[in-house]
Amino acid sequence: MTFKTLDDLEPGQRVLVRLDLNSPVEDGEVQDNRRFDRHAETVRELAERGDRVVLMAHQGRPGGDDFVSLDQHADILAEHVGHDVQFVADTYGDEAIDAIESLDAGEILLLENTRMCDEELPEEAPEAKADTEFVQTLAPHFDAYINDAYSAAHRSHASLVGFALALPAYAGRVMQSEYEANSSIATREFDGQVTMVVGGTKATDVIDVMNNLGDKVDQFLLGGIAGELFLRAAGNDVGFDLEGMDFFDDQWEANRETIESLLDERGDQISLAVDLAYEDENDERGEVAVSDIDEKDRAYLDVGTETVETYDPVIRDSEAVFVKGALGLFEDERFSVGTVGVLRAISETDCFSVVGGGDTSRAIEMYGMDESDFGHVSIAGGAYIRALTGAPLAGIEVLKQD
Ligand SMILES: Nc1ncnc2c1ncn2[C@@H]1O[C@H](COP(=O)(O)OP(=O)(O)O)[C@@H](O)[C@H]1O
Ligand SMILES: O=C(OP(=O)(O)O)[C@H](O)COP(=O)(O)O
Repeated sequence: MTFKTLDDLEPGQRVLVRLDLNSPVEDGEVQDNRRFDRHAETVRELAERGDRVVLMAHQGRPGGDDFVSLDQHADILAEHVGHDVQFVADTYGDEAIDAIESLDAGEILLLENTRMCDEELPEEAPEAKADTEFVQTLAPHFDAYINDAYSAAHRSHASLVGFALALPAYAGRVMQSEYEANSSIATREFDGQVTMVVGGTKATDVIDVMNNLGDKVDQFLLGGIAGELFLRAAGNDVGFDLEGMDFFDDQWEANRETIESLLDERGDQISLAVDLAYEDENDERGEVAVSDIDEKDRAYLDVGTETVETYDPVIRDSEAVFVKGALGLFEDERFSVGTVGVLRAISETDCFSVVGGGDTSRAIEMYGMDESDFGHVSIAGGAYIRALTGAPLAGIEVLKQD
């Protein structure tokens, strides 16, 4: 581990902690999710050892419907921590400073959405962020800065990189565990086969990962939108948008050359679906062999049963399995066969496994699997993708500095 952790920090400090509580917001209501549960462990540890704990986090982006105050986040977090979390509707003004200075040992305070402070965005070099009034005003009130926001660490924003230069900086528990698991494909040598399950809707992201990881991954098992694009490149009449869809055509144009060269150069490492599932005229799941598709006239919403049967032994023979993206529209049970099939196979073997992506990891609880049967279930999306390819994350690079 190349950064300092909470083990290196004496208890009883005034700590400024960056979390990532960015959550789905439905009709103005912040939805509870894994991020609260995970960060609660770091927050509880700090409070229990007698630190004065001040938390920063962001929610949404300015202008978006989910760009809301963090008052609800404080209540949700408090439930997970099992301890009161105070909230102040200010980022670094007098109200915030008063609240910070009034904290007793073991108390927890959440500041307002960092993105409500003009200097938080845009992305700039850490030195420029450290020079902002936001950082310069808050930093003197603390002994240490702790970054636990692994899933936002790819952003060079003030609360993620600026404070690390202004204060002694440490990684929180979430930062530590996410970093270790998500970087392992780039940093670790596995004795046996390394497999990556690739699916979901963000085909451009996952194709980029495949392009970068060809030497590290032995087998890619494809599904979802990326899977259909690869089937198209392999000469099948699928992988384009029907009326009312916008999954395929833009991503095809953007990735066509990469897909073709991947198939050309690494075809034997890439497994494609042999059958696909769709909604039939009775609203039931229908399946068709890819070789029988002459013309795409319906949406394909999952890989077929035979495909799962060919992917299953590959997973069971693997030393490590990384998942990025679902193999189908698993939120609809009829189209959950591919995603649940591969996740269940992973959970039943003792391979090292990492499941990433906010949407895909939801399938674990939705279909009654136990999170403890997976090596690591990441709470990161964009940061996970970057870590898989070995790309540095701005918020982690600054923690590595002395
Ligand atoms: N064939 C498909 N058609 C429509 N949606 C799909 C299909 N395959 C996968 N999905 C969707 O992909 C989503 C996950 O993809 P994505 O957002 O890229 O991954 P994550 O958020 O897990 O990183 C799931 O919500 C699933 O419904
Ligand atoms: O939720 C987040 O990213 P993710 O959707 O890639 O997991 C992070 O909080 C970063 O948010 P941003 O993409 O608005 O900078």
